[in-house]
Amino acid sequence: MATLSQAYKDDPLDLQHIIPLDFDSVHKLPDSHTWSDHVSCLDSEKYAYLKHASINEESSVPIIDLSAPNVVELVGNACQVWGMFHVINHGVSSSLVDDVDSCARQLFSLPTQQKLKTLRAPGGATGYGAARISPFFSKLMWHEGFTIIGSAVEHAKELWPHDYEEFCNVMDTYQKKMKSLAYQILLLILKFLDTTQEEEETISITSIYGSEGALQLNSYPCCPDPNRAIGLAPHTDSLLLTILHQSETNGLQIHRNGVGWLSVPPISGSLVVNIGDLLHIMSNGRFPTVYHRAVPNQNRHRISIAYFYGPPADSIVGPLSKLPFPRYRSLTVKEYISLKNKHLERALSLIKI
Ligand SMILES: C=C1C[C@]23C[C@H]1CC[C@H]2[C@@]12CCC[C@@](C)(C(=O)O1)[C@H]2[C@@H]3C(=O)O
Ligand SMILES: O=C(O)CCC(=O)C(=O)O
Ligand SMILES: [Fe+2]
Repeated sequence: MATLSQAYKDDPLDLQHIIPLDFDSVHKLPDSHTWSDHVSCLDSEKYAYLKHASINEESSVPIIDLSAPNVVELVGNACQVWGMFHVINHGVSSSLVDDVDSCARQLFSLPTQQKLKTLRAPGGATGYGAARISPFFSKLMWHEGFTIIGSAVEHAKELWPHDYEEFCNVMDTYQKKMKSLAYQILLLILKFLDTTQEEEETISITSIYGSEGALQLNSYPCCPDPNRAIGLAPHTDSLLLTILHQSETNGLQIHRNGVGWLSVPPISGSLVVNIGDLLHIMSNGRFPTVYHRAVPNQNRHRISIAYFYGPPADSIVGPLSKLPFPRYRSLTVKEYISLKNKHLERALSLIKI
C-alpha cells in the first residue's frame, strides 16, 4: 500500500540547494529574500479590481462553534463562501496546544548546525527545511519548517539524543487529536454535500482507518524588512483539509477575489480550518480551495502548526457521485500529489474535464 511518505518519495523534489537562512545572523534583508515587486504587484493588481467590486458579504472569516445545533449548515456555508473558518469548542485542550507550540519553539531555537542534522533528505518528506513549494519561486522565503509524518522519533533523536521523548509524545498526542477533529469536520462536510450512504461509508471508513496526515511546524523569525519579505509564498494546500494553530502573532492572509489579501488574525483558543485541493475536487468545485500566504513580522518570531488531513495515498478521489456534471476527473491521491509537485497551482486545471 502506498503511503503519503512514499508518494513524496516517488516524486522527489530537488530541494537540496534550498536551505533555510541562518536567520539570527542576518540583520539586513538579503536580495535573495527580497520580494518587493512580487508583493506589491499582487496587491496593487487586486486593489485596482476593488474599485469595481461590490463587497456585500461578510468581511471576515466566520467563527464556528462546533457544539452549535446547526453546525452542518454553518460549516457548509463557510466552506462555500470562504473555504476557511475558525472553530471553537473543538475539544482540543489549550494545554496540549501550548505544549506543541513550545516544543516547536524549542526546536527552532536550536543552533542551525543542530537543525541541519535533520535536513530533509533528497527523496524524503520529513524533517527540517524550506517549504516544498520553494523551487517554484525565484525568491526565497523568510521561513523554516519541520515536517512530521507518523512518528518524529528518528529526527528527534538526532536533535536531542538523550531527551527526545517529550517532543515525540507531544507530537503523537497532537496528531491523534487533529486526526479525530479532522474526521469529525469531514463528516459534517459530507452531510452538507449530497453524499450517498455508500460513499459516506467508504469515505468515513478509509478516512478513519486508513487516513494519513502530516504535521508541519512553521517558523517565521523576526524579519528586518517584513514588507518586502514573504514568510510562506501564496499556495493552496493539497489534501482534504488543514487545521492550523497560529500563536498570538498575525501573519496568515487569504486571497479574496475582488478584495485582495485579507489578514486572518489569530483568535485565542480557536483553530483555523481550510479546504484543500482534494476537497475542492470532491465537492466538484463547490468549495473553493483557499489561496493563502504568511507574512513575517519585525519584532515577533511567529510559529504556526498545520495538520494536513488526507485519504490514503492509493485511494481514488473525484467529485461525489450525486453532484451533477463532474468538472474534474477522478484520480488517486498519489497521482494528484505528483501533478502538484510538477505543476503547483496548475495541477487542478490539468484534471478538468
Ligand atoms: C502532506 C503534505 C502537505 C504539504 C506537503 C506534505 C508535507 C508538507 C506540506 C506543506 C507545508 C507548507 C505548505 C505546503 C504547500 C508545502 O510546501 O509543504 C504544504 C504541502 C501541501 O499541502 O501541498
Ligand atoms: O503560517 C501560517 O499561518 C500558514 C501556514 C500554511 O499555510 C501551511 O503550513 O500550509
Ligand atoms: Fe498552507
